[in-house]
Amino acid sequence: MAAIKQVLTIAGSDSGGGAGIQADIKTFQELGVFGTSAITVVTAQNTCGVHGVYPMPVGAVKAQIDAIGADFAIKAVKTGMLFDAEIIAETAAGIERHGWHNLVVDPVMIAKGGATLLQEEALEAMRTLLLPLSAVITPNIPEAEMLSGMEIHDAADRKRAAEAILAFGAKAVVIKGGHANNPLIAEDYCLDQNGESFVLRSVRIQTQQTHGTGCTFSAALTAELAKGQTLPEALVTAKRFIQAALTHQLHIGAGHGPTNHAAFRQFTTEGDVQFVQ
Ligand SMILES: Nc1ncnc2c1ncn2[C@@H]1O[C@H](COP(=O)(O)OP(=O)(O)O)[C@@H](O)[C@H]1O
Ligand SMILES: Cc1ncc(COP(=O)(O)O)c(N)n1
Repeated sequence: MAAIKQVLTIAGSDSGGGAGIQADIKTFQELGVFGTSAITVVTAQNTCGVHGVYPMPVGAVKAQIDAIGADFAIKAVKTGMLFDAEIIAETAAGIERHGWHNLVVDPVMIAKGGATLLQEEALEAMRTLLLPLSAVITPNIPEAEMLSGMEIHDAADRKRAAEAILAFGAKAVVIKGGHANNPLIAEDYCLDQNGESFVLRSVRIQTQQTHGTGCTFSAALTAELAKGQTLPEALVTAKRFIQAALTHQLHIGAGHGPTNHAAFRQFTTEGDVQFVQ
């Protein structure tokens, strides 16, 4: 029997279980890949907000990455909350040292409640150290604005920002549309180094339960790349996964509740996502 595909997430722990490492591992499990983790930061967090941020010593980040590298056949890696320039540098060095491909960078910067998840001076480290290694980077609109240094108001701005982000060396960029102000549609835009672009479109779900949408989406993308899917195929599955997770809500906590990671397995998602060239 062929071995189960193994993947790694290098990210922060969310005690509330809806985002970060916890969302990644649940998503990996749902999509049939074996998840491993290197924890960069421990957050004390629930659906109402971030109560504390406790970065790991960089030596602990390196030790986790090397323990995984010494024993597992990692087919894809994702990064989430990396918090500071030192952790970014250690993460990038580890990925290079182990020769890992299929790197999905989710450039986590600010929590839904407004807490800072990436220090401002770390932005340059992300641009110069991590983006050149990435197969795809998945910023939301505010993150794409920070990385590109441009404001995004319409589709033309979005394309220009994507081009600016690709110039840092990422092979492809997906600008996610969760923060756009279209009340009916949630649309993600993908542009790659060859100039190929497409949009993934779904109905916008009217809900407060959006904690961890970005983490879950990028974890699903990582799982599908590990299974050998092409980037467009993997993105369609990731978008269908998050659409199901947002549609079939769990109603947990008093604030921005977590999405339902099990929904993709339980409910049909056929026709939920349009691929628009
Ligand atoms: N209300 C919503 N309805 C449908 N899809 C959504 C909604 N909010 C976010 N998404 C989708 O969830 C994924 C994560 O997007 P986004 O919320 O922009 O990221 P982040 O969590 O990093 O801020 C994207 O695929 C986006 O289209
Ligand atoms: C540890 C950790 N990592 C990431 C996020 C971002 O969450 P979201 O996906 O909702 O932007 C978070 N709130 N906590």
